[in-house]
Amino acid sequence: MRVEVLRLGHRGERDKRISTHVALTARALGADKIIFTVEDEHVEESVKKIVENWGGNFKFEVIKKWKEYIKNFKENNGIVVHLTMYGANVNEIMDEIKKEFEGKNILVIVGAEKVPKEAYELADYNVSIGNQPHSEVAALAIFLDRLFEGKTLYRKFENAKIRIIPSNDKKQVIIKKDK
Ligand SMILES: C[S@@+](CC[C@H](N)C(=O)[O-])C[C@H]1O[C@@H](n2cnc3c(N)ncnc32)[C@H](O)[C@@H]1O
Repeated sequence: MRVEVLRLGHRGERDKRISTHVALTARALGADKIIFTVEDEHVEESVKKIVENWGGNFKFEVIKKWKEYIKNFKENNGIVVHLTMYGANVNEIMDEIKKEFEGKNILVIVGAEKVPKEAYELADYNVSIGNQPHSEVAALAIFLDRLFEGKTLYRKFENAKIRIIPSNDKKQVIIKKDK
């Protein structure tokens, strides 16, 4: 079972930081891959550096034909969830998505600017994290946390050079030196 996140759009300078945060949130909360529709070397570098130091096998891809990507994903045992404030409330629809998700892959779409109507139409589920406008990072985090029921917060990443030992009262970090 695989979870991928498709970031639709990216407005250069303005979105560098938030697009990086979308990718890091995806990785930290259980997704296997982030797909961008706009190239940005700075974002790619930042994400790759995190993976190099903090481990795991998180993939980064840039595509041009996002509609084809979605259609192809659906044809290959995948369901597609588009996060939008106009969608069905996550509280009401999550059980159904989880049932559908069993044995399948899931593609989660988040936008940057106005999302084209085809994204709404191609999605199997248009899901809102409440019906107020907020942020793609917040929406993605809540959705993934609900999907994995908090379990991915304990996830250990393979080949990590840096690991944190969780502590209430001190900062404990293990750093593996390069040989
Ligand atoms: C800052 S919003 C911009 C949305 C844009 N104004 C539009 O009309 O599509 C960027 C993204 O955050 C996500 N988002 C924001 N609020 C949300 C909510 N309440 N529920 C689900 N996703 C949300 C959506 O994926 C959206 O495309």
